[in-house]
Amino acid sequence: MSKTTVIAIAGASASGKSLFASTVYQELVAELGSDGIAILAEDAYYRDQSHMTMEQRVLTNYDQPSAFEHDLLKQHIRDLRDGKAVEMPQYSHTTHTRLPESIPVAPAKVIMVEGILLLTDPSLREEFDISVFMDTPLDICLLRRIKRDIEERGRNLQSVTEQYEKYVRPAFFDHIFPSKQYADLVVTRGGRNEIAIDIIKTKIRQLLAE
Ligand SMILES: Nc1ncnc2c1ncn2[C@@H]1O[C@H](COP(=O)(O)OP(=O)(O)O)[C@@H](O)[C@H]1O
Ligand SMILES: Nc1ccn([C@@H]2O[C@H](COP(=O)(O)O)[C@@H](O)[C@H]2O)c(=O)n1
Repeated sequence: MSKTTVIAIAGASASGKSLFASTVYQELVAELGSDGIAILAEDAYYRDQSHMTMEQRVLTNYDQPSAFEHDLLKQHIRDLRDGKAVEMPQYSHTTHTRLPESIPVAPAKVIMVEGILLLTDPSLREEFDISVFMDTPLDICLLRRIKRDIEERGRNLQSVTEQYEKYVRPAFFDHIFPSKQYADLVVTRGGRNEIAIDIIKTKIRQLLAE
């Protein structure tokens, strides 16, 4: 295969996108080699909020397209396709800011991109060769989000539920769920669906053998 294949993994917050992408990555990286497979996270392209007070940051809507620098993400996908390494930003969900250190990502034959709003943006959709939608029930996503946000993102139950009611749930119905129509593959049961993981791995191997 001469061209790069770009695979989008979209779906609700805490639907299992990162787990799915990292599982496919871990299970293929040894076989495909260092130039074989890479991951970009849409979350890394959240706009920096360091110019705002913490109170303003906490009140920001992070579930709308304007919260992301999609132009930069698109440019990075194009650079990787053109064989150029990129510096993926690092983002902290605890401080709501970009960290000083970026992460170098080398060009690879397969680039997986995971994030909530990837399939909602027509210009980003043009970049994807294969699109996957994680179709995990919203109540399961909420339970996983509460646990993850408290354990890993510096939140408490009140902040998670307020943000969820005000921004996260409406965005699912306004933006994320409607974007499911653009998926080639819909994955149920989250990031541990082994059959779905095997299907994507098989497709990747097939593309690389072409
Ligand atoms: N099928 C699953 N069974 C149990 N826990 C899961 C499953 N899928 C994801 N999780 C857990 O749920 C949380 C959110 O998953 P994650 O992959 O980070 O979601 P996303 O990237 O969609 O926000 C993580 O703690 C993850 O380990
Ligand atoms: N400063 C921020 C930035 C984003 N979020 C939430 O993250 C969710 C997307 O990330 P997932 O890993 O869950 O897909 C999104 O729903 C935002 O609400 C945040 O809380 N704070």
